[in-house]
Amino acid sequence: MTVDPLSPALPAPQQSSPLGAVRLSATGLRVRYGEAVALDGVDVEVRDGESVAIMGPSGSGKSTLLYAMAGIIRPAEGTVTLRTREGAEELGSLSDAARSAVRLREFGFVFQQGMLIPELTATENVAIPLLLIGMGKRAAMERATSLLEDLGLSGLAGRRIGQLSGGQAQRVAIARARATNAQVVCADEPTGALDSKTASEVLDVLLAETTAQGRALIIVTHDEDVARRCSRVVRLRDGRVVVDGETR
Ligand SMILES: Nc1ncnc2c1ncn2[C@@H]1O[C@H](COP(=O)(O)OP(=O)(O)OP(=O)(O)O)[C@@H](O)[C@H]1O
Repeated sequence: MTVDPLSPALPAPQQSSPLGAVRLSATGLRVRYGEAVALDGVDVEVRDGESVAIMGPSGSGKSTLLYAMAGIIRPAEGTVTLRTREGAEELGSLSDAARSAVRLREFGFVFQQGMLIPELTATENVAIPLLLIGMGKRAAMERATSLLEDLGLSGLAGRRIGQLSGGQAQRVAIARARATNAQVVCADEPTGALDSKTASEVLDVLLAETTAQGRALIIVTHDEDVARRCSRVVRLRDGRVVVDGETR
């Protein structure tokens, strides 16, 4: 049987909360870099349709938490459990290859500077994750073109990344993060390099492309305006959660 790489996630299990079902759950996370303790027993849960801002002073462990929840960093202790199309996966128990495969299908990423490939066009950048999950080139380019259209970028699809403004490049990064229908989008300071008006517009697009469609968004930010527009804020200090609360 051929598995459609873009088949929708299974319906969420029944649960009584008005929020979506738990998509990602981190429990007792400890991460060390040598002697330095970056995360010191962190529990965080993220539900479908939720936007969770991770805040805290520089060095408090925000990026480390994001990367541990996305399976990029393997914690020394604790578990990260993701509900996938195939059932619950504990990311730490997977081989590196299996973890990469899960990451590719289940997570989208938006970084501060986009992390796009400057030599490639906008369409080619968006097509990359699709090619990596095995889609044919023609279908990948067609889907990338349609995603860029959805984000109002059709006129720029053939431009190389270096020919785009910062806000346009971040929209391309959002289209790329959406390409595989990933149910969790992880963003590390996605508006950090933008002026406030462009930042607000990029955040509009990011929320519209994720939580408005039932996906989960985890966003590391120093910007209180960004955090206010998320549904929940987790504040870290010295690798520990000091606040975890809804914003409205
Ligand atoms: N690769 C690494 N090697 C050694 N120490 C690291 C490494 N990455 C992070 N750290 C340390 O781990 C701690 C948490 O870092 P992290 O980048 O997660 O914090 P942050 O809150 O995202 O910081 P910032 O807001 O400055 O980006 C810091 O003390 C940092 O110096």
